[in-house]
Amino acid sequence: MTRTWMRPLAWLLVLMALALPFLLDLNIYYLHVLNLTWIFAIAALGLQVATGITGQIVLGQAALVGFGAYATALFMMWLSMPWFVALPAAMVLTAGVGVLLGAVSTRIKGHYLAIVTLALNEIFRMVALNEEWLTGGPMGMRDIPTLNIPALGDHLDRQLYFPLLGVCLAAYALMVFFYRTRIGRSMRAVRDDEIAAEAMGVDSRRVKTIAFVVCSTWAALAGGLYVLLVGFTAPSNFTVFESIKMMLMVVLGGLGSIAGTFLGALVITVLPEALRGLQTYYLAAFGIGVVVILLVAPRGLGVVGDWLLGSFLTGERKPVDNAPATPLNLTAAAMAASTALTGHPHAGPLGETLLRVRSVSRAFGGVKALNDVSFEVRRGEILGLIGPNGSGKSTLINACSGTVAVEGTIELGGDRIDNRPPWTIHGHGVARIFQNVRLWESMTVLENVMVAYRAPLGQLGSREAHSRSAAHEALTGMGVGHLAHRRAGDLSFGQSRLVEMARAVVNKPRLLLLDEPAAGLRGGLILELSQILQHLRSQGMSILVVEHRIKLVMSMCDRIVVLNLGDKIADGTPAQVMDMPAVIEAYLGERVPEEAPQPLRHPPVTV
Ligand SMILES: Nc1ncnc2c1ncn2[C@@H]1O[C@H](COP(=O)(O)OP(=O)(O)OP(=O)(O)O)[C@@H](O)[C@H]1O
Repeated sequence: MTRTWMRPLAWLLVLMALALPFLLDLNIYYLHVLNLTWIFAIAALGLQVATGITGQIVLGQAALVGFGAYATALFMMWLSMPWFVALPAAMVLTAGVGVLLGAVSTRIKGHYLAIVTLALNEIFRMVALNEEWLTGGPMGMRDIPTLNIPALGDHLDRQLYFPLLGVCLAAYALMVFFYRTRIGRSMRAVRDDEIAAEAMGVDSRRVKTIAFVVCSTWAALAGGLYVLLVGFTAPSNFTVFESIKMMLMVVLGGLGSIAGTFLGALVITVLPEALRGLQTYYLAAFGIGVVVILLVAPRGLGVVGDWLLGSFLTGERKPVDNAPATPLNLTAAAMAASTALTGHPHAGPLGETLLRVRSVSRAFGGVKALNDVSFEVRRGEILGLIGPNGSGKSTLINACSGTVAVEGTIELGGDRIDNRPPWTIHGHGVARIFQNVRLWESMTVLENVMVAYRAPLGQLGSREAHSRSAAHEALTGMGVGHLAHRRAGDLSFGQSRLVEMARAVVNKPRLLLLDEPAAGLRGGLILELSQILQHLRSQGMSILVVEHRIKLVMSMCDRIVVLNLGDKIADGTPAQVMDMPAVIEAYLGERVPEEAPQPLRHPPVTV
């Protein structure tokens, strides 16, 4: 339990510790090392955004820093630009490299992308070494005007101590702000589970491009500041070894931790200097020191850093609740849904066709997962999709949500949505839950739901407030409002399912796609889940549900479509379908006794 005064006190101590080297008139060499620390902490932060926060491994950050350094120097030397024009111009130019990397990342993923970024180091080195007319070759560029501020001291490193520290802290503060807004949440969602992020409306291509642009812009800022501090730039300053050092800052700081990156940069830059007394063995001692830190704090120094940032990171006053999971009460959820999930924009004639699937086929190699399947989902109905294992149900759900490409056409309210990106389909009003729960586990429950919400255009502050209240409302509607500040990875299976449902309905979709929503839930809970679905239907939402529990399907579905080996073999009311010999033979085995529909326990809401 953190006492309220501890965090402000810790901040005071940190700020004092940062000011101390200057106030104590520390040796110029050490001030230089610290100035380099602030500069590389900025570059490492850019890397943290791409790698730790968005999950795109970048092994060429030093090349981007070098690009920024050379660009700043060239603008100053060749075009006689003052530094305050040259530096932003270099940042814009390097951001262009980030856009290119973003484009590459949509085609090349994971380790392959890491190798591509590793190659950046070599490309940079070859150009810097061989294009002497531009870069000065192996000797680099010298006599670049440095940034002198005589009023702040007699030596350059003393003069620039506070300005560099200030820029560094401002870069970090800006990133904390981004982290807790929509773009930061989307980056984390892409990192945790890209497919789920896309299905919930996150344009992963855009998000990754933004991450690479931030990564390279911050690198260029660091490169430009480096030039202004040392007055020269050479290929040997920006080698692959420097890239690995920056990656080490990120890992030691804790993947995804902003404040941890600062601490990581501090340790990686200062520790070798502090160990220099060990002479030949100082690098070995440094390596052992890093290993010890990671053994003691496997999640990196971010444990300390994130504690320091506290509610700045989440934008929530309330601390993350680490209490153990409580038993699920779906009856309460079903009742709460009747009040909290009102007002769906589903006005329009119930019963008209909403989703039209026409002649849809999909083959995986020689396996025909879907073969010329056609059916419709009407407004305000629950359509059950059943069939034996491997009959193509999930493939169909994936096709309707944009995760799988198909032949044929899929229309929603008259608009073609087949083979469109998942985020575009989400924008048309389609949301889904997955066969296996796919929450973004490192994020809080509230953040999970906020990612999926599209706030109306307006000012940033009001959009955030709007998203927050919509997410709270959806969670309350599913009876899990009390879990809002819990980390999603700490929930029980049933709780995760309800949070996933809240995430799916927060944007008030026209069509809800559910892939085995009752899988993993106990008997009583399944009945309550069916109450929630029936309630959503009563609000005019259309639901396409894949389910193996036949009694559940019979009791809550208005119509049923049956697939077998990719073919549609039946389409009709539960009573009609269950009597069909083809369905009994392919799936049921025997005739299923008719189930009386479960009445809603609360009055339906009119739309
Ligand atoms: N990505 C894929 N690559 C290769 N084959 C696939 C892929 N996805 C599905 N299949 C194949 O397509 C067929 C239909 O699979 P699908 O998952 O859609 O069936 P399902 O009816 O949802 O099954 P279950 O009830 O077991 O979830 C299966 O034979 C499956 O092996």
